[in-house]
Amino acid sequence: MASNGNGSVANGNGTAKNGLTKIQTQKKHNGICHDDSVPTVKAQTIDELHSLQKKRSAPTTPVTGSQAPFATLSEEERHKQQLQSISASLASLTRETGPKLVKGDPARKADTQVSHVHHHVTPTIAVSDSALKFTHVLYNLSPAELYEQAIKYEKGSFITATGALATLSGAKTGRSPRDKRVVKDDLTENELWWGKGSPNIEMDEHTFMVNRERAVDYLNSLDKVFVNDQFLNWDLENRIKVRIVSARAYHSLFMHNMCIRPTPEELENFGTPDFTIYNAGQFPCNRYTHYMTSSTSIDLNLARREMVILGTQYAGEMKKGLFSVMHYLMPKRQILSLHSGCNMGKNGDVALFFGLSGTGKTTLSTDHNRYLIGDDEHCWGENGVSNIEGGCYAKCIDLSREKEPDIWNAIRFGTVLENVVFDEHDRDVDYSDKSVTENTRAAYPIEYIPNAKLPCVGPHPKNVILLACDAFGVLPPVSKLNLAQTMYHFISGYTALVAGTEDGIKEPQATFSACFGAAFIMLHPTKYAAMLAEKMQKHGATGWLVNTGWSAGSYGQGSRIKLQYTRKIIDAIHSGSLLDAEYKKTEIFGLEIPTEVEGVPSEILDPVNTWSNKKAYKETLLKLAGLFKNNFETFTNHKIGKGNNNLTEEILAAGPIF
Ligand SMILES: Nc1ncnc2c1ncn2[C@@H]1O[C@H](COP(=O)(O)OP(=O)(O)O)[C@@H](O)[C@H]1O
Ligand SMILES: C=C(OP(=O)(O)O)C(=O)O
Ligand SMILES: [Ca+2]
Ligand SMILES: [Mn+2]
Repeated sequence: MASNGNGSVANGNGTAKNGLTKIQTQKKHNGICHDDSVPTVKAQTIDELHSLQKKRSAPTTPVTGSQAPFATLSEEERHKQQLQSISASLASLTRETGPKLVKGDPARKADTQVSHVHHHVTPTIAVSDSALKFTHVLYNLSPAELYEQAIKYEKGSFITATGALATLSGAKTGRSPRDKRVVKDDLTENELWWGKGSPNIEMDEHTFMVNRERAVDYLNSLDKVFVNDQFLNWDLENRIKVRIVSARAYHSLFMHNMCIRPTPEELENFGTPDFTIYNAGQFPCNRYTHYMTSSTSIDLNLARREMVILGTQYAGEMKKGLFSVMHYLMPKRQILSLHSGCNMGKNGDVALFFGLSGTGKTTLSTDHNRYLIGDDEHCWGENGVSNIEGGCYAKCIDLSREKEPDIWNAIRFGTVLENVVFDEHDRDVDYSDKSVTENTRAAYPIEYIPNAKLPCVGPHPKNVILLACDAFGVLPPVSKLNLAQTMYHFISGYTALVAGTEDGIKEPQATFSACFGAAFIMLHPTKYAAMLAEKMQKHGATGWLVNTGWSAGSYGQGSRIKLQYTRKIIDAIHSGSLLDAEYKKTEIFGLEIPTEVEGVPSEILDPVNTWSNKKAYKETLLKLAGLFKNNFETFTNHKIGKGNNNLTEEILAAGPIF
């Protein structure tokens, strides 16, 4: 008999000395003493016991007769087709055919008994050792399974106090726009925007294939790869099927959160993807390869509908890479792709929030009083707007529960937290810590925001808000724009980088990024601008310029406009009250600014009031105006839209005059 916690010993059949009920022992069978009264488990071994833990998932919707083609296939047949499709994706194009694939975790012995498929896409040229090994495919794993994979196998992966998966993206903690290349072929040479200001740095088809083979070889050399089959675009008629092949559970969970998650039935019907990403981010590109200027290369081939990632593990590269693809595919269908957040009021009024990184798209579209349609990538078509994605990607630096409660609460089980710092023991995240990077991020499914609009579609926008984080502190907190001004500022795409983020930057640096997303657009900016003008005109949308940056002096002297004030300004735009306010015109930029906004101190509405040194204000204003003018020169020879040239002239006249 063992002693209990109090040191008292229960006697055989009697009452414990300290008054606890007596311990019941079973009757003896064959002289063996059983220590419990319930029947023993059915399992004969520990492995069998563990296998009892897991039961098969049931389909979420009943499979109905002949309408569902997959219903006629046996489960085995479906799995075989899936593996064949993945095998074709991973096939080396220079040697043997598709790799030998098995489904499941190599750590689980039973999985390896599943027979492989050998998919014939090209004739066998030569057989190498790589043809002899198996690559395990971890196909559309659930967040729980991906957590286990990440924690077991990826250094730097931890569960935070609120249940998020904290992970590291490695040496790259942001995008690498200078390493993004696009294959220039007969078609894209004429279709895409090339040259000065364009994000499309050219590469040839052959170099793409060299990098593709490098990525595929790397992925096939691993014991296992993750495969995500998902959708983009909530507009069902313009939905794109994407496949992401990656080496890290982190990447798979990120895309699980960011793309639209198929139902089990949609997945069984998935077929061939429209676009495939090969993410071999841990593996560098080869500097001896033509065009390669660093060990990072993000390569887009529109003809092959493929993207290859080498030398960067920053997950945002995948989502923004697919966004580029949408910026090519959608305008071909007369649908405008937008680098904007989007939300909708209770009365169905939709607002778009355009802006460069860090200007407030995610923060301001996530509004407790409105339905969130999406935080970053949308389409505007015949029937209204649709989100391209199924998740949000919020900046976390200095995140606070009070100021951004919905984002705060979305950081829980299932959410990927990139590059944050947390307490070693209690795993509380310190959102103010920039030790790894200033660009800390959270990626979560959109339904983690309580008032997400599902499906993520809405009617035509009523307000088009252009966000600029002006670190010079001279743009007004809000201005109402006419159509020509909206186009001028949309094409300019102004925001500012602040001192301190990069060595050597002593004063704010203006960045102009056409369409508030030059890094992602594929066609000339005027193509998108013309579509935006046409849609805004047709649906009577109002344009606004909102400065979420500095006030009362430039960065260093002034301070960032309080989020609370920006929210009040946005509220007044949504409610329609700002449309009816009293306005006055600013000098130089000619912006219409309201004299009053509810909940905002009136004196800050005209930035000149907030600067104590009026001379410095004027100089800074002129300086920024000069930068705008300089930047716009690239566009002066471009016509906006078809037919009449009036809009073009109006747009040119809508910039600063000095
Ligand atoms: N006045 C303001 N308006 C909007 N965001 C602000 C403001 N002041 C501070 N911020 C902070 O700036 C950041 C905006 O980032 P985010 O919304 O993720 O930008 P984007 O989605 O456009 O990349 C957030 O961290 C937010 O808390
Ligand atoms: C992920 C990004 O988007 P944003 O900063 O606009 O949220 C990015 O630009 O890398
Ligand atoms: Ca961005
Ligand atoms: Mn964002």
